[in-house]
Amino acid sequence: MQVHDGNVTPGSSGRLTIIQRHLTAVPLSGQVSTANYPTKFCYTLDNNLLTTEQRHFYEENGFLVIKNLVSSVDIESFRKQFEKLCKKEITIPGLLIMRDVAIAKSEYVPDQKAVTKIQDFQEDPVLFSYCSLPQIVKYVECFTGPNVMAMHTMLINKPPDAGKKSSRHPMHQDLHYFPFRPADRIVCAWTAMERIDRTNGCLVVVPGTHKGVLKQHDYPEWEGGVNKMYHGVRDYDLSIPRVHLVMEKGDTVFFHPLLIHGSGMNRTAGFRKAISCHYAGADCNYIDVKGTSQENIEKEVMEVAYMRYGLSDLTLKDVWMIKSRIIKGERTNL
Ligand SMILES: CC(C)CC(=O)SCCNC(=O)CCNC(=O)[C@H](O)C(C)(C)COP(=O)(O)OP(=O)(O)OC[C@H]1O[C@@H](n2cnc3c(N)ncnc32)[C@H](O)[C@@H]1OP(=O)(O)O
Ligand SMILES: Nc1ncnc2c1ncn2[C@@H]1O[C@H](COP(=O)(O)OP(=O)(O)OP(=O)(O)O)[C@@H](O)[C@H]1O
Ligand SMILES: O=C(O)CCC(=O)C(=O)O
Ligand SMILES: [Fe+2]
Ligand SMILES: [Mg+2]
Repeated sequence: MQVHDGNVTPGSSGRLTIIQRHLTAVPLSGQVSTANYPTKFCYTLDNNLLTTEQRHFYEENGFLVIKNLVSSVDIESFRKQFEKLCKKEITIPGLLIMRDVAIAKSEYVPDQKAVTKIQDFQEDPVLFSYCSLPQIVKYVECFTGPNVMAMHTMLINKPPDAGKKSSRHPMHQDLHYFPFRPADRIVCAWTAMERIDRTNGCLVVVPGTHKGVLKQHDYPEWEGGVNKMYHGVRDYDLSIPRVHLVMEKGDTVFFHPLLIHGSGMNRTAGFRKAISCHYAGADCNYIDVKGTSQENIEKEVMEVAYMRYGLSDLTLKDVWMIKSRIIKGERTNL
């Protein structure tokens, strides 16, 4: 079975065996590790969409790839809108345009060549339509439940590496950035806007790490510089096997916020594009990150928020409440 493809098809008897084990809830010791066949689902909710195999795959691995989920027509509209935003033909309130650290201090070029990522496009009707695509939201509900909030939006435009490897994204857990819980009701949808493989810096994941805890994150000690807020897991263990997710245009990966992941450098001359949204169940709760490993990112986010909004009495919760949007159901807590 291909670990990088969520659409796994076990042998003809595989499905029956899994269902039987699930129903009888009897651990079959000595044959197959029961860890492969949990009798209780923790990371997915009961739903009519995911196959039993897909549920087991996500439960075990912390991610699920669905092929060809977003149409080329939609992707081209996101690409055109992105270009307009980079050229400043349109401005959108709240939108953050970020340049790569390697060119951030060079002369400003009003073009996509200078942009590594845009964030917080919740006020852009074209890009935000990605977050409401019914075929995406239908999968999202399997993880968040019926009250769906879009918490964080990004279009990542990984630039050709300028020779300093700064186009890499260090290995991290997205939960480091999020002051809300429970983690199991949060999911990221990340769609490849073109073919993405190791040459242009695909997503790299460490399967199963969603079962662990949130780790301490810091800036990695990279000689060529690191992008602002690109924290990585401290003392990341390079010996744990990683899986490279090679994806075609429109393929979408759903992944858990504790899954350790990153992305490699872009060795091509093109700008590698992906669009993503982090969703959470609206019934999640904000937490206070004071005294936790997340204090360092809170400090940075609040410094940037002060620059952006000019308000000194904002809290981290306020920042998240301002940019999040209800997608479906009722906005309860978040
Ligand atoms: C799950 C998810 C949340 C994971 C993630 O998304 S991780 C990444 C999160 N990233 C962010 O939230 C975005 C952080 N970026 C920003 O807030 C902005 O792009 C800023 C870094 C503040 C730059 O804002 P901008 O309006 O472009 O302002 P300026 O061009 O005047 O630059 C201000 C100072 O920042 C520096 N800068 C700009 N871009 C970068 C960069 N990519 N990496 C490191 N430093 C950078 C720039 O050199 C300038 O510094 P000084 O010249 O003042 O020393
Ligand atoms: N020496 C390292 N220490 C910590 N993290 C690393 C190291 N090398 C790579 N990584 C991380 O692993 C991910 C992939 O990085 P990298 O650029 O090496 O690409 P790759 O996918 O490993 O491709 P290849 O090894 O084929 O060049 C990125 O998140 C990167 O930050
Ligand atoms: O390189 C990518 O597209 C992934 C970025 C990522 O993991 C993030 O911004 O949290
Ligand atoms: Fe991430
Ligand atoms: Mg490598």
